[in-house]
Amino acid sequence: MTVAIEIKDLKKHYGNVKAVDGVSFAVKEGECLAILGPNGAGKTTTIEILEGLRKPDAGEIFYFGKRVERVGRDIKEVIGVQLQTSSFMDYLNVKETIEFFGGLYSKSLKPEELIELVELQEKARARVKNLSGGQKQRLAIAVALVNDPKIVFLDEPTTGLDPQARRLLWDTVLKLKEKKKTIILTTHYMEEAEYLADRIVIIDHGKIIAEGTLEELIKMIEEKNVIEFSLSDSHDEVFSVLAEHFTTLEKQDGNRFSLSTTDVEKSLAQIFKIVSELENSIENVMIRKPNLEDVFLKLTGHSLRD
Ligand SMILES: Nc1ncnc2c1ncn2[C@@H]1O[C@H](COP(=O)(O)OP(=O)(O)OP(=O)(O)O)[C@@H](O)[C@H]1O
Repeated sequence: MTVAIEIKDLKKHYGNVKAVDGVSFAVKEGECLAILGPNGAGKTTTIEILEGLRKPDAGEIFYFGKRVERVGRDIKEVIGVQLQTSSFMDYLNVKETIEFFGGLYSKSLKPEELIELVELQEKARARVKNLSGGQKQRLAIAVALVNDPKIVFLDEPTTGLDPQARRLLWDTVLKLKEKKKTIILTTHYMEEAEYLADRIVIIDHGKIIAEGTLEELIKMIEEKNVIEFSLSDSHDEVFSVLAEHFTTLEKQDGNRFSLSTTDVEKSLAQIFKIVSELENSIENVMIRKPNLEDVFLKLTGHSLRD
């Protein structure tokens, strides 16, 4: 299968900040690659270099096997970039916005076709300023597709959207996958990477810390299951006692905790014993398979959400 994009040892530093610090990966044609990492990990810098919006300090970029010194007009004809919605003109309507951006290319798709793809038919005549956050993001995807690109870049497409709007946008991305577009998507939502990506690159402090399919990444953590539970009462003492027994114990939001274990039954029995001895009680116990958040935590020692 053809490699659509490859980068080798890409670097971009801002003073002391190593925004991108030796990143290498390849994306095959038709593949959806997610770059997953917390805020400030270097996701936007990486893809803006690929889009030709920033110049790297070092490294090589290949498009369809050919090394490119500068991401110029020829490359820009075959890539689609989801613009930040703040780049739109509020007084134009949805159809006019797509027409405007289509005019910037030598060939462009029909606005109606794109409006249908992102399911904005009922909003075709609505001004951009009157769209919801999710509708604006879907318009941004329509704009990214206006030149019928082979490769589409989506930079945190669902940040700030409510769960329903996020789902609708995911449906749009699935349609792009059906159309065999090559997609590079950045996100700090593990569910998004899990749901949409064929392969995931996990990035932290400008470096790739893991890469693979969801299955391959999950296999990297040997612990078989994660136990999550809440305590009914104040928990400082219980936390320190439990932490002595379970090195993987993590505090989550409020009084919720998680730990990973290879022996669920034994660990549960121990947890219940310790907690009841300290005259506390356990609520809302959940046993689940490990997810990307657990992989990230294991590899970096901190949470994706920090
Ligand atoms: N133009 C710039 N000047 C100085 N520092 C910058 C610049 N652009 C990015 N940085 C820094 O580089 C690091 C990586 O930023 P980047 O925006 O690529 O991260 P990100 O993973 O996309 O995060 P976010 O999810 O917050 O957008 C951050 O520490 C950021 O402050």
